[in-house]
Amino acid sequence: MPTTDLCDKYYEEIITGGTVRVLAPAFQVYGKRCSFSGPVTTLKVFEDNSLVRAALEQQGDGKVLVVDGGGSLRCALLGGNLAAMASTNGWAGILVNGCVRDVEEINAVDVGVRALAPHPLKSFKRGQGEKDVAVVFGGVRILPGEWCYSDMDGILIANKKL
Ligand SMILES: O=C([O-])CC(=O)C(=O)O
Repeated sequence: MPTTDLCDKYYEEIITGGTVRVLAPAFQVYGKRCSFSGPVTTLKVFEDNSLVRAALEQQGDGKVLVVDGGGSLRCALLGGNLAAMASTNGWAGILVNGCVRDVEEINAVDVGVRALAPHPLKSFKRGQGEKDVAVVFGGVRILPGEWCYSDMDGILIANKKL
């Protein structure tokens, strides 16, 4: 169901600030899959994408990888190789509170990607960050196991499958 229809259906939940939340419209659309949804796995990193690679190397099983990169606009946390790996391993999408690179390559891959902006510089590879933690960005708190719904109109987070 489109995010607009979900917003109409769950209007009360959204305006009371509860179980269904709408992210601020700050995310660009990348990847061939314009609409995607799935249960969330979270990462909290800062200018280091080691954990992003480690996660996308695993089977995605239709999940959405939510990467809180602290909103850094100083390097990219995902590029064409990792996007291709995500698609091969069955991830539905990747939501990045940070930047991506190789946009033309990402746009040719059958996966959904949302991120703040393109950036040509790669990130550090120091192995730092946290996995499966609550993250807060786009005005919304996101917990592992919640559901993400994303299309050309926006991004929703819900505490259950809608
Ligand atoms: O490892 C990186 O920095 C990301 C990258 O360039 C890619 O996925 O192609």
